[in-house]
Amino acid sequence: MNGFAEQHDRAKEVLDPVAYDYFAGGAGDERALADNENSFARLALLPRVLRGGANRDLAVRLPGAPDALPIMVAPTAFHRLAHPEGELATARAAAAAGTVLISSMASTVAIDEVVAAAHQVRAEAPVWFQLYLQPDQQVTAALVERAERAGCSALVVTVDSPVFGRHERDRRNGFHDLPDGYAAENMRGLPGGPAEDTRDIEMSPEISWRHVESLRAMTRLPVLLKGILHPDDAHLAVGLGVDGIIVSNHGGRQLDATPAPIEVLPHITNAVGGAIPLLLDGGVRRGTDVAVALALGATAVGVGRPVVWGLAADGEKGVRDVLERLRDEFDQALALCGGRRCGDLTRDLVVRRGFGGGW
Ligand SMILES: Cc1cc2nc3c(=O)[nH]c(=O)nc-3n(C[C@H](O)[C@H](O)[C@H](O)COP(=O)(O)O)c2cc1C
Ligand SMILES: CCCCC(=O)C(=O)O
Repeated sequence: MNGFAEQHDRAKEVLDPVAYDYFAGGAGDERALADNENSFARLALLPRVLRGGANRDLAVRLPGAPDALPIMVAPTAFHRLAHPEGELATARAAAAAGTVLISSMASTVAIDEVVAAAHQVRAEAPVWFQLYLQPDQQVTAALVERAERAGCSALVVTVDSPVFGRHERDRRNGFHDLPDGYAAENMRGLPGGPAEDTRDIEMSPEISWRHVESLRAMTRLPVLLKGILHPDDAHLAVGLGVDGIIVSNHGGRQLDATPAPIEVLPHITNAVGGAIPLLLDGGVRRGTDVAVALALGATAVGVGRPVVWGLAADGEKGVRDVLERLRDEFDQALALCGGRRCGDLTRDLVVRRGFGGGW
């Protein structure tokens, strides 16, 4: 069980079981899914004492979000399947909680409406656009233009999906696409697409580093790559001049045999050597998980399923509760570790549970 068991149980109660399985599930035997949370439980914090201060400063610098909290909303698809207000509710909640929203390309509300909802709550609230690079570069360019026009302040390119993961629950349930009455609204009116209807999102194994280079030429927005686990890929990303990396296994929904992102983060930190910000998602459920990730080299973390559970359980308020609780827990964890700012969380504070890390 984890920090958001209550929201999860409530969501499970109110959601259509097929939608619940889509949100909850992972790929294959769901080993990666389970390990993402369990890996945090295997790590412990070795706090420093007598060095805190009256006020803590939680702000971190991120591309397209110069004064951000280290907790962000990871991109998840299809929010209207969780709540009738869908991504509008999520956007308002993220803005109110002061967190960056990474809005999925597969959102059920168009990106301009998502950003407008966030900006109604807080004019400066950062919204980033998550993008699957499309084999037809004109389609990618049109999506980028849409995100720019909407007011997004960064692009997050998901690179762990050359093909779609094997979601066994969805296969059993016959869930292959959005039901009638819902659509991936960002996919309307794109080059080569149907006039009235949406274009399908393509996942293509032909997408390569070359496409990332082309994207850099298409936009002045910061570009982050999401779904990197191998240190050599982190190296390549830095060489290409990307603005950040999200260490992620897609919440255990793509390659089931992957290790938990928190296990590989120290290796990626070593490979990148502070050149660009590293973010992490997968299994973050407590403020102490945020503290562990920051201590191991992340600048910020993303949260996926807990946001969906909050949304299903109680709409905008439910998401806000989840984000604010994580923020408050993190603030408390930072204080208990003797820290005043995020940079005070250093690698020496993390040990393996059991034997205090070895002696
Ligand atoms: C229901 C669901 C839908 C997702 N949709 C997307 C998506 O559209 N694009 C993307 O890059 N990642 C997507 N992800 C992956 C998340 O961005 C993130 O990597 C993952 O959920 C983090 O793990 P957590 O759920 O344990 O916090 C999705 C995850 C879930 C659970
Ligand atoms: C085309 C929808 C992609 C959603 C996704 O990334 C996921 O379900 O993990």
